[in-house]
Amino acid sequence: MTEKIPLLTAKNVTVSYGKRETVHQLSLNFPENKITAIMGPSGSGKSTFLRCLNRSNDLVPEVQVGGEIQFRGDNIYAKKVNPAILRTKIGMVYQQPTLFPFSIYDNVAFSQRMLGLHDRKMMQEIVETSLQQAAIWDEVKDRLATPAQALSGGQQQRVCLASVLAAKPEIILLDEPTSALDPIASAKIEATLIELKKLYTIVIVTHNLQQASRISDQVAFLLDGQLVETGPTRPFFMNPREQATSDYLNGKFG
Ligand SMILES: Nc1ncnc2c1ncn2[C@@H]1O[C@H](COP(=O)(O)OP(=O)(O)OP(=O)(O)O)[C@@H](O)[C@H]1O
Repeated sequence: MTEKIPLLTAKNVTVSYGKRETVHQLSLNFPENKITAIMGPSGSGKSTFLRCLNRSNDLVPEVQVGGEIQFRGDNIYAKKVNPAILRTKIGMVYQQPTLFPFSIYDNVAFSQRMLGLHDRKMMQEIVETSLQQAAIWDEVKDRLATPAQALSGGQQQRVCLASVLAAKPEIILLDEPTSALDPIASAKIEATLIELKKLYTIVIVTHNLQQASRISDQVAFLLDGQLVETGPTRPFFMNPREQATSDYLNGKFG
């Protein structure tokens, strides 16, 4: 029997900004249809590592990525890979909503227009389905032509998620997507992510221990750019293997 290739794998990933190495030899598998939470104190390299997973770091000056990241067994840093297309397959939601000064509809339609879709009916279907999947359709369906940036922060984050979904990704990366939101807006995003993992593989950077324990299946704990501990969420919180993890969970740093 052939072994199943993991959907996304990081092997000995090292990241440097100029001469300064920030992420050291980090290896991690991201299981399909699961939520992986990346945790760790401020400055531990979580966002830097996350950005490697869809080559968003390509846009950062002086960054160098070593090791290998494989998506369905293929190195995403190979010469033949088009990073813009890769980022439609592995989408990213940031800490602050990143919407264009366009209407709600045009924001969600953007990636498919970029990919060359001009069929109006198909586009309407994709926009509606994506907004439904992001659990924002009912709130915006009567005002799709209004500016997306006029929505509340929590609504804008769900429109960002819809924009990522409209590109038909397989993996969704989220970098502290709820840190700027109130508890009700955060709870909506969390519920949406739990629903979405049936269809997508999700990786979330979060500082919020409760959030990680509520929604994730697997946790990776980073400290000073090293992977200290990784494993299924419940044992990670109930019975961490490493002293540093235990200290982090007990609020001794970070
Ligand atoms: N564009 C950049 N250029 C140079 N150094 C950077 C850059 N981005 C991050 N760093 C440095 O890399 C280290 C890791 O930063 P990173 O943002 O990845 O950590 P983090 O764990 O996500 O932190 P936080 O939880 O505060 O967001 C920090 O020392 C930071 O100053």
